[in-house]
Amino acid sequence: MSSKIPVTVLGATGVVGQRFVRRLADHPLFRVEHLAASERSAGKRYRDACAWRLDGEPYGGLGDQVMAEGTPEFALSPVIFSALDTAPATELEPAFARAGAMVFSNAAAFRMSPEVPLLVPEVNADHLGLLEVQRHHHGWSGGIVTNANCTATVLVMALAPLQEAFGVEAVLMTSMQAISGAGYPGVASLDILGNVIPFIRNEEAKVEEETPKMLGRFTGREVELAPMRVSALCHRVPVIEGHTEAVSVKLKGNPSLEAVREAWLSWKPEPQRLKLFSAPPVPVHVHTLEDRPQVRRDVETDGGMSVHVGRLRACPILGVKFALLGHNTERGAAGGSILNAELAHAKGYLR
Ligand SMILES: NC(=O)C1=CN([C@@H]2O[C@H](COP(=O)(O)OP(=O)(O)OC[C@H]3O[C@@H](n4cnc5c(N)ncnc54)[C@H](OP(=O)(O)O)[C@@H]3O)[C@@H](O)[C@H]2O)C=CC1
Ligand SMILES: N[C@@H](CC(=O)OP(=O)(O)O)C(=O)O
Repeated sequence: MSSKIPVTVLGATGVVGQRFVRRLADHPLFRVEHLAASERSAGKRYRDACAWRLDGEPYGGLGDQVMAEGTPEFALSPVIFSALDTAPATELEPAFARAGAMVFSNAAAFRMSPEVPLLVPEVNADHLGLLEVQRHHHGWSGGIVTNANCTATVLVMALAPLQEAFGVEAVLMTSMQAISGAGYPGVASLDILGNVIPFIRNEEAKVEEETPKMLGRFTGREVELAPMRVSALCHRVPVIEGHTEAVSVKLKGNPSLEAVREAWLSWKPEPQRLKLFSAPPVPVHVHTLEDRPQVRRDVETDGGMSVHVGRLRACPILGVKFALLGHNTERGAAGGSILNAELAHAKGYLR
């Protein structure tokens, strides 16, 4: 009998759900108990319900598993990895938490709820303490932990070392975002090939509100938003995986570029100290070649779990500017959620 923790992948047929399944296929801590999605998929074998779109072993070796309907009645496990769309997540994630499960969600539904940790383990591991507040508030034995919008996740990975070392006052971020961020089939090829689309619904607002929450201070009862100004300009570009961001930042005390570089290089946050299974050995790769980071060359490093900074230089307006790259469906989605669960396990929140 396996001593691994049984988990449900909710939304297992989707783009993010498939990445969960692939990552969980050989995970040392978790084993997939239920594959669940909508009632359209329930009762079908995974291989029949899901059009597999990733490299590697199709269906994570679970092609013959019969899918469950994504409700606590049919798909309850101690841990739920949710890759649901926001609408079903709004109803189903609290139902699982109420039934005693720890839900690790990718959906936007509860990210800004004051009692829900918006977690990137390298950035705000202590925010997990909000679970106590949440359980008390709702009377749940389980709970909900969310990861952030993928663009905001990549951004805070680069900003957190600077916030810790100096304090961040203002950020101006222009994104060039991969098509996979729009799910499958995403943006029609006739719209995106040879094109740049300067609009992604709700994306700029999400980056602007989620970033100060993630970089905020946990008081023991609540998260105080970090007092910083954030402006985001988001664009869809014809790239398959990987969000690139052009970032200008105003730091307290106007540190030198060398001090900024050193803050990234010396950053060793909690998941790396704890050697969590999905934590990349180096969370922020600092590139020195003048034409890096690049999506095609860098985004798959460390299974897409690290981020890349480069082209660090002086900004005449805000002080410092740099290029940033991260994997939207791994660090920004499935891999990020699994790392959240590994941290929760290390901190004693999983039974
Ligand atoms: N793509 C990305 O880069 C990122 C996505 N996210 C978030 O992750 C979530 C999933 O995204 P993505 O994989 O792209 O979405 P998809 O549309 O590819 O997949 C959605 C999944 O939800 C299931 N589903 C839909 N309705 C219900 C329901 N009523 N009950 C149970 N299951 C249901 C679908 O099942 P069925 O096949 O049966 O219809 C499917 O498995 C979204 O909230 C998204 O915002 C977060 C970060 C990045
Ligand atoms: N909106 C992001 C992906 C995404 O799903 O974001 P969110 O999890 O905030 O809905 C993109 O298009 O690249």
